[in-house]
Amino acid sequence: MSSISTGASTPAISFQDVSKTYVGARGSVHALDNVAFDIQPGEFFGLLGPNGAGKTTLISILAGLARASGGAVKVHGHDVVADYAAARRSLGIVPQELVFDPFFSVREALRIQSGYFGVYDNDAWIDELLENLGLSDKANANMRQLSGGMKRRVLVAQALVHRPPVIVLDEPTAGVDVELRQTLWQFVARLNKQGHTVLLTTHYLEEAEALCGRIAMLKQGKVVALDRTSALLAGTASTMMRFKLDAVLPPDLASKARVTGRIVQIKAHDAKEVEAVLARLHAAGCQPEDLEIGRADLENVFLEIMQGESKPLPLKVEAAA
Ligand SMILES: Nc1ncnc2c1ncn2[C@@H]1O[C@H](COP(=O)(O)OP(=O)(O)OP(=O)(O)O)[C@@H](O)[C@H]1O
Repeated sequence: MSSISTGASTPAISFQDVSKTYVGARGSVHALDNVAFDIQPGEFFGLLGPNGAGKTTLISILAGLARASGGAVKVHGHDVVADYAAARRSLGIVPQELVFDPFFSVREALRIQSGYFGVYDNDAWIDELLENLGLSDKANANMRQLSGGMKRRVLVAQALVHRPPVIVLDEPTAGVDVELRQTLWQFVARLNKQGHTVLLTTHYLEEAEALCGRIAMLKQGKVVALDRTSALLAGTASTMMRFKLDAVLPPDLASKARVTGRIVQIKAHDAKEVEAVLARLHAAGCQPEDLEIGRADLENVFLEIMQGESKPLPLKVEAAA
């Protein structure tokens, strides 16, 4: 696509020391603190962070919906404030919230959005979008008549209708069913292969691990990790024990474990530590079921970084006699 070839040296997105302070009646909130990184054309980039980390603020500034208090953001070299129209034309943004105009049919809504960006006679691409997003039979349906999942598909189509080189997805799979998630990821992955840059924020870390080549993690408005996904995973060099347990963990293990319902995860760096944990469980009368030993996943890495552990915590477990 011609719009994507803007030169290899210009980043697709450049965040340059971006800060944002919200000033309100009850004081000010420093939502972003000197965020600085570039996303290169063709990357599939993940922006992760807990609630309130600043992800949506950063994307709102990128989209021109909020003003940075300091720094600059450029999209293919276009400043999002000084050169708003050109920057915005390069972006296809799928918002977190379901916003739509109830008076139009799906096809009308897409034609209007296309015209907004100055792209006319776009029905061939609109048909392709409808087909790829499983919306062909809804083309003439009124937006009011669509289910929440269908409306979300229309939002994706609207974001892509002017063939933007950069696609921004702000938690696109929050609360959507498995079928839409798969449809969406297949389609977005295909667009990425064709050269589109993708910036994704999500709380589904297994999606980020599977899709993103590089990831930035935000914590309280600061970038606390930025690396290739494989390097982030390799950096922990941790092995995780996972098992199911009906009993209560002894406190010394509980303090090191992540417990989700019956599922317990504990870091163990080598066979000796695995043996020590098993011996401790045995001594406490706990019977672990379905024991698995595997590498740490992105969720483990994320939690470690967010908890601010600089080094893996060693397990201090005495083997039972
Ligand atoms: N309009 C606003 N006015 C005042 N404070 C705001 C505003 N928008 C966001 N904030 C604050 O800025 C910080 C960052 O919020 P933001 O929504 O960017 O985080 P987030 O990482 O997108 O969170 P989530 O994962 O919950 O969507 C939070 O402390 C939030 O309360």
